Order: sequence, then structure tokens, then C-alpha cells
Amino acid sequence: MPTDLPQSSLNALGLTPSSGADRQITGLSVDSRQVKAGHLFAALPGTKVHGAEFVPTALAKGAAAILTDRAGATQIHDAVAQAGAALVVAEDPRQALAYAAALFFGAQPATMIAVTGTNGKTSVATFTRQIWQVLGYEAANIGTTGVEGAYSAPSNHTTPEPITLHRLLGDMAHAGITHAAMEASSHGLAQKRLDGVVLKAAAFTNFTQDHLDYHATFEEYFAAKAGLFARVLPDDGVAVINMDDPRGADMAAIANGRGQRVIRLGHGEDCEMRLLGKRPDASGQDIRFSWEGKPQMARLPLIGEFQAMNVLTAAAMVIGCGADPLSVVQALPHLSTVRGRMQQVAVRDNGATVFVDYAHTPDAVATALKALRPHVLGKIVVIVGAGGDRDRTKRPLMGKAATEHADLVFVTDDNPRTEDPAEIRAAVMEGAGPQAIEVGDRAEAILLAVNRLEPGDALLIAGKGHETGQVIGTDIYPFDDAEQASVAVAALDGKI
Ligand SMILES: CC(=O)N[C@H]1[C@@H](OP(=O)(O)OP(=O)(O)OC[C@H]2O[C@@H](n3ccc(=O)[nH]c3=O)[C@H](O)[C@@H]2O)O[C@H](CO)[C@@H](O)[C@@H]1O[C@H](C)C(=O)N[C@@H](C)C(=O)N[C@H](CCC(=O)O)C(=O)O
Ligand SMILES: Nc1ncnc2c1ncn2[C@@H]1O[C@H](COP(=O)(O)OP(=O)(O)OP(=O)(O)O)[C@@H](O)[C@H]1O
Ligand SMILES: N[C@H](CCC[C@H](N)C(=O)O)C(=O)O
Repeated sequence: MPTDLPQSSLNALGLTPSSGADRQITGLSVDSRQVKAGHLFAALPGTKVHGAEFVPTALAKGAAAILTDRAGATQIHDAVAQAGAALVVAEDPRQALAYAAALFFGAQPATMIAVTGTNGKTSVATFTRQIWQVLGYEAANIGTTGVEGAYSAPSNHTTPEPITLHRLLGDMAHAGITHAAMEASSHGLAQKRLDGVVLKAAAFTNFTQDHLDYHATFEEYFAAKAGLFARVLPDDGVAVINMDDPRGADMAAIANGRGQRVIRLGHGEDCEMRLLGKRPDASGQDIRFSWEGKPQMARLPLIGEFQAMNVLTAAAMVIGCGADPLSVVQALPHLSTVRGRMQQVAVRDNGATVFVDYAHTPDAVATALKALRPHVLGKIVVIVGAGGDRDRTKRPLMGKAATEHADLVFVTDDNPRTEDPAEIRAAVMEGAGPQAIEVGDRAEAILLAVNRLEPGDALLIAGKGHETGQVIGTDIYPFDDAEQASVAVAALDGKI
């Protein structure tokens, strides 16, 4: 990690002050609570409040410059002048901040790729990093599960804020990381968090319902995701597109229009990376696929066709970035389960298995259950719930997907946050139907579900994946589905 903090003039950060001296900047902040003397404070228009409200606090803490939009500038002009700080007014201050952060921290791993889509981002980013590591590169992935691989760090966001992101990329580059795979959430794209990152390749996994609390319409949500391909290198950039998704063709046209090399992925004959068949068993699957028309076989120690598709997406990205295709194919059997994504966490004495999965959208619940089916000889039990303070319209759809694709459904709590958990459950139950069993307490739901497992059965605990806390109100209580499942299995099998 670099010990000396960088210093920079505003001009060197691509910013032109409209008033005040061209002060030296010793740091960047987006939150007034984190401002230190010499910082540039970005006063951004927010969903709840305009950051300009916090400019007096930032100036009192010694902010050397304020970056804001026109609306913000009118509000703070005099205060900034009085404090002798610089004022930078930008049409799009979020974008200006992202580019300034890229210049301020000044380095990134040489080869970077990003993945977008409603589901599968963490999995594809993780598999991409794993393949790079098997090939001998110093690689890491950045996303919902933190920074993992040859460099590790926690992360609060799927796509970190630009300041955090560019600081991290600089640190990674200085630590010798040459390859990084990151997740591009629709929030991150809409808020220009990735701007300034040089991307060699990008992938699109799928597009289904989520986050309609944040994006006004489906099309706005799609446009945010499509924005990733505007951030990929125009000339020798690569786009890996899932053509099985109904919006794949639209995404491919966008990437094509920008001059990128499009690698089509899916079941169709015209796909460069094509899944030809799979043979699932209790511990994984053998897959037959073709790269540019040549058939290949690989053993994957992973459950579910969606993970096979995610692996092939990752493989196509690594090949697109220049790796030898045969070496990539040979790396695939070395991949391992992504934490909390169709992860087997316990086995009962009678052989029944318990999986934890991060399915928290209607499509993911359906996909995960359908994917599990060919690996299971007995019945599938599922535990499902929906998060509070998130898209309300997805709740009954998640319940419906659970009932349609499992044999027995338990509806429980999943991060109720500031909402009434009983109301969230009622919405999920509405879609799940009267046969579903409602159990508010998640630990109790797990115990009851594990108790229903007979030989050959499987339980899918959906929604929380790698999470280690249950958010109730604004407090986080320790809760880990994998741990609870092990305890339930041990208790019911007489081990504790
Ligand atoms: C909904 C959303 O994305 N909000 C982001 C947005 O905040 P906002 O517009 O709501 O901010 P606001 O509360 O109105 O405040 C306006 C401004 O005042 C600043 N402020 C606020 C209070 C204060 O005391 N001082 C101060 O300076 C805030 O930092 C902000 O810049 O801009 C802020 C600054 O850039 C982000 O930190 C914030 O992310 C919040 C923390 C968040 O939780 N975002 C989640 C939903 C998110 O991004 N999730 C995606 C994953 C989604 C998925 O795919 O599942 C992710 O990439 O992680
Ligand atoms: N390719 C896919 N198609 C459909 N569903 C998938 C796919 N990949 C993963 N899923 C489902 O989505 C869940 C979350 O997977 P993953 O974490 O990889 O997605 P994500 O897009 O990163 O989600 P988030 O950003 O919310 O973490 C998985 O546990 C699985 O249920
Ligand atoms: N990135 C997603 C994760 C949801 C996970 C689920 N456990 C929930 O709390 O809804 C979100 O914040 O909407």
C-alpha cells in the first residue's frame, strides 16, 4: 500500500474551478462526515437530500474545494468564497468525481473486466478471477462478497463508490495485481461509479426484475445496465453476451454499435461459446460445450446449469482478454463453489443435502430451483423470504416461483430492515399460496425444513447466501444460513 497520500491540483484532476484558487487537493470525499483538511468534497444531488446542505460542515473541516452541480452551486457560492475554497461546477458531478478519482489515485490492474446483469455478477466475477489464478496471474475480484483472490478487502457495495473504488484499484495495482474482475450493479452504473475504470471486456448475464424501487421503469433499469458497454474500450474491447436472455440481442447490438468484439454465449448454434449438454450428479456436472465450433468437455464441481453458464461466461471473458482457449478449458475443473451461491453446507445422516443460495429475485428463485432439480432424486424443500426496504413488487413473484418449482415451501424473514416483517411475509405468501408454511423466525424455519428432509431430498435456503447478519430495523444481528443449517442438521441427527 502506498504510504504517501497523493496531492494534486484541480486541473490535474480534469476539473476547472469557476471561482477560488487552484488549491492543492489532498483527498476526496463524498460524505461530509469523512472530510479532512485539504479534501475536495463532492456535494452530490441525492435521492433524499442535496449534498450542498453539508458544504458548511465540509468547509468547517477544512475542505479545499467543492465539486457540485448548478443547483448546488447557487446554494453554496458565498460560503465557498468566504472560506477561500475553490468551487467546481459540473453538469454531471458524479461523473466528474469518478474521473477525478481515477486521476487522483492514478493506477489500476492492467487487465480489468466487469460483469452486469440482474443475477450472476458475483459468480461470473469470481469464476473469472479463479480461472486467471489457475493460469498463474495475480488476480482478484471485487463485488458483493468483498475483494477476493490474491488481494482481499471488505466492501460495502457491489460496485464501490468511485473514491473507494479508485483507491482500491490503485492499492491493488501497487500490490502487483495485474488482473481484476468487478461487478457492475445498475446503481453503480446509473451513478457513474465505474467511470474512469479502463475495461478490456464486459459481460451481460441476464435481465429480469429487481430494483424497481430505484429505477423508475424496466427500460431505465435496462439502460443503466447497457451503459456498461459504453465504458468498455471501443476498439479492442470485448463484450460477452448471453444470447439465451430475451434482451441479449439488444445488448449485443449496443456493443456491436460501439465497435466491440462480441462473443455470443448460449445454447444457440450461432454462439461462439455454446453449451451443448450437461450430465448432472450429486456433486456437480460434466458439461459438453463448444468454443468457436470445437467441442470440449469439462467436469465442474458446481451445481446447476446457471453456474455452468456463468463459468462459460467467465471463460469467454478470459479468452477475450487474450488467454489461450485450451488452457482456459483445462482450468475449468479447478474452479470452486462461490460462497453462498448454490453452496452445499450440510448433509443429513440419511443423505439429504442442504444448500445455501443467494436467490433474492423471482427469476433467481426459479432458476436456482430448476437448476437443482436434475441433481436431486427426492423432493426439493425451499426456504424463501424477501428483504425489507427493497422492490415490493417482487415479493409475491418470489413466493410464486418457490411454489412453482419446489415441492415444499417455507416462507420466512430475510432482512426486514425498517419494514414490518409480517407484512413482507404476507406479500410473499400471497404468491406462494396456501400450501406454503409461514415461519417468521428464520432459524426455526431452517430447523423445521431440515426436519422434513428424507433420503434423496434437498433443501435450498434462498436469499441470504454469504450474508452473516439479519438486518432488523437498523441493527444487524448475527445470522448465517450455513451455520444455522449445520446446527439444525447436527441437532436433528443427535450430534449435539
Ligand atoms: C440508493 C443509492 O444508491 N444511494 C447512493 C446515493 O445516495 P443518495 O443519493 O441516496 O444520498 P442522500 O442520502 O440523498 O445524500 C446526498 C448526498 O449527501 C451526502 N451526505 C449525506 C449525509 C451527510 O451527513 N453528509 C453528506 O455528505 C451523501 O454522501 C450523498 O452524496 O449516493 C451516495 C453517494 O454516492 C451513495 O453512498 C448511496 O448509496 C447507498 C449507501 C446504498 O446503499 N446504495 C445501495 C442501494 C447500492 O448502491 N447497491 C448496489 C447493489 C444493488 C444490487 O445489485 O443488489 C451496489 O452497487 O452496492
Ligand atoms: N446466470 C444466472 N441466471 C439466473 N440466476 C442466476 C445466475 N447466476 C446466479 N443466479 C442466481 O442469483 C443468485 C445470486 O448470484 P450472484 O451473486 O452471482 O448474482 P449477483 O448478480 O452478483 O447478485 P447481487 O449483486 O445481488 O449479489 C444465485 O445465488 C442464483 O440463485
Ligand atoms: N444487493 C441486494 C441483496 C439482497 C439480499 C437479500 N438478502 C435482501 O436483503 O433483500 C439488495 O440489497 O437488494
